Amino acid sequence: MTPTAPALQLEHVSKDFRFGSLFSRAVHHAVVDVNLHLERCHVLGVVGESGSGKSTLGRIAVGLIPPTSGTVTVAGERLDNLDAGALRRKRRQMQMIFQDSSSSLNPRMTLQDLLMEPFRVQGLLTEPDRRRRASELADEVQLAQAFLPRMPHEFSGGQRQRISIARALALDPGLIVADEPVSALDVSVQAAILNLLKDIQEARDLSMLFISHDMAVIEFMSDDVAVIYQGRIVEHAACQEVFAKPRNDYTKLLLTSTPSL
Ligand SMILES: Nc1ncnc2c1ncn2[C@@H]1O[C@H](COP(=O)(O)OP(=O)(O)OP(=O)(O)O)[C@@H](O)[C@H]1O
Repeated sequence: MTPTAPALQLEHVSKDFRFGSLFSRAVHHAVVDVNLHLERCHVLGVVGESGSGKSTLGRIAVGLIPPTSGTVTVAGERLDNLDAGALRRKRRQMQMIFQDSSSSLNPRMTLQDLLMEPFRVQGLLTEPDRRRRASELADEVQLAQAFLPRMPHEFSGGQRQRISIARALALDPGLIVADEPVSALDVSVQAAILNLLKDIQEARDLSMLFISHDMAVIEFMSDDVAVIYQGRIVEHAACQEVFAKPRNDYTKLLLTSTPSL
């Protein structure tokens, strides 16, 4: 690992999805020749309409799916150069936060168990230390200690998203990919979760790829912005620049058509 290397670098990354039988083949080019650069401790917003390839890009960035071509380098290490064991270890440093958090929470586990689970799965820490870390993580995402014995169904959507954020933070990742983390929430709750994510990103010096279709959300969260259209990056610059002086017609369209938070 190189200490000065960017948190994430995508070079000429493409992803094709293939459909059909042997006799009728079709290919969908979901991501096309993407180059992205995320500086350490920065937030890179990725914005585009539904189906533009944002989630595919996020999954490629954390090594959940391989690109069809191109390279992904995380903190100086190319993911395609890692063997299965090294990739598993590397994945601890790269966590994803999804839109629909409730589906990933085991309905039969208490909040305490949900927050201890990442350490148990990895065989890290003793039970008392796992309990202590669970309680610290609850504090960090502003969930009361009194909630620790509660089950997922006893929490609101916003609180469940806080649980997912805490679980993503448990193993101290350096890189977070947040894929539409507030899209499923009421507008009143969205702002609170965005503020929390921003505070945590700053306090932990996290590098974050922040995916959203909402320009207002992107503007609030990001240092830099990449605009994706039909799988291609059409604009990639500092956030202020993109919002003050958009160059691409599609970016201009997004800016005029997205309602503010
Ligand atoms: N596993 C898959 N198999 C086939 N096609 C896929 C697969 N995953 C994504 N796609 C297709 O690739 C394109 C990009 O999808 P992706 O989910 O990355 O877009 P997105 O910008 O995140 O959209 P949304 O915000 O609606 O999730 C879409 O046309 C989608 O149908």
